Amino acid sequence: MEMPEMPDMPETPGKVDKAGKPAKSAASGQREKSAQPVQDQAPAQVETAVRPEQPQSQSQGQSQSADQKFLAAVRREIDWVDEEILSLLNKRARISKRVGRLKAGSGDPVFKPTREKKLLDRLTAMNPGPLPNEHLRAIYREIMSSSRSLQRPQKIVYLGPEGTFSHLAAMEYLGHSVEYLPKANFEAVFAAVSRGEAELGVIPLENSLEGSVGQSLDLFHRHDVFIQAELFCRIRHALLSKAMRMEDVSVVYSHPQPLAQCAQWLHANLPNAALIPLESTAAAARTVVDKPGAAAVGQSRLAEMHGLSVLASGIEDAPDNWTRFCIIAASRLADGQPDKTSILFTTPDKPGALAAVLATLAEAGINMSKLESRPLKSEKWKYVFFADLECDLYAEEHKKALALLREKCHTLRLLGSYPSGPKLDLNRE
Ligand SMILES: O=C(O)C(=O)C[C@]1(C(=O)O)C=C[C@@H](O)C=C1
Repeated sequence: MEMPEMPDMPETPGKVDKAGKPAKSAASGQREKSAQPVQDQAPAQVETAVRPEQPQSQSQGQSQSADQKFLAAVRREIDWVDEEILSLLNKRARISKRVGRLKAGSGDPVFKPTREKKLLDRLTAMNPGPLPNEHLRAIYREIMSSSRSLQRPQKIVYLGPEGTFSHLAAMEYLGHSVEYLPKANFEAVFAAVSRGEAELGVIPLENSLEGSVGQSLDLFHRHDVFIQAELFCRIRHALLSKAMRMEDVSVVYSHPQPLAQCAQWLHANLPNAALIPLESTAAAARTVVDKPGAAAVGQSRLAEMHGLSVLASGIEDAPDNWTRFCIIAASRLADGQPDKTSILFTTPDKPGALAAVLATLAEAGINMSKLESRPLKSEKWKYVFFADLECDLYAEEHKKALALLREKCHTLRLLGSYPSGPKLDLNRE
């Protein structure tokens, strides 16, 4: 059992009022010892600096200096607010470290996506503005990224090299305070997670235009990993090159999925260019760095990373282009009330076998949002089904349905329950 620590005492749960607010404002309480206040006293009132009236007789020089004084006053207010935020962030960090020590004691995982989703939903619901909810969520994703890594250093594996959509999606969702490790292929991502070399892995599952990433689905069959979270990312593609004009491009490299997602645009705008598939968009960007007549299709941020020009952007054939990614881990999520479950199953080889599985779900009132069959590699013309169910199939209320499913299926593996994912825009600068 953890010993209470005196310096953390103000954060003990006892000191909250009935509404759950700290009895005394943290920021108005003791300041962080390390923080160097810009001024000792808070401005008498914040957000209230009033622009002085400017007499008609004032010269341009006099009115400019009044403006400067006013700006300095407003900036002092910002400085003061920043100190308050700093103090509160450190207070939060200390509490998070305590949660981390409790988790370590009980062997509980650090990453709690259901709790994170609830927290973001609660804050956005009570946000009075003018801070837009999208900004609030982005800020909080970084706060939680720091919080997780303070509890225990986090390693996240993804299909590299740096700058792939998987990498950008992972950073958008899990923030920048964790360590990202690129892997050469999806197999290596799954292996690193199942061996415990990394806490979490990020893999693309399906695209709204191109359908499932078959390789990802197949790997679930071979590796003992679980889905702990999902996220949907808006995908925009750009044409990136060392060449300054499109007329100079004779060959285009990318991953097969982006090449397919931009097929019509490429055909209309670069009808004579050869289209060459590579293992990732980031590898394509690297490849064209020293090939002046070549271009890569990928996310525009790759241009900055590799010193390329963006010859065209938004080149995907349908603008509403989304990819669903999932976060995989070695254990299943046992936290909160997740609202989705993914399963892998095979059916007996007899008439109506699949219908019986579907009827079991229907009778239990469970909605199925995805069903995909994949070849069972060990036996030709046999299939394994991957399904997404809109429920927590581990929950007590579905115990009977789960037992029935086990009866109707030849094999059944639960791939984990997780909260339904947010929609994130990777093109936010
Ligand atoms: O609530 C927890 O379990 C925490 O560890 C706190 C916290 C947070 O910073 O808010 C951190 C990590 C989890 O993924 C969820 C939330």
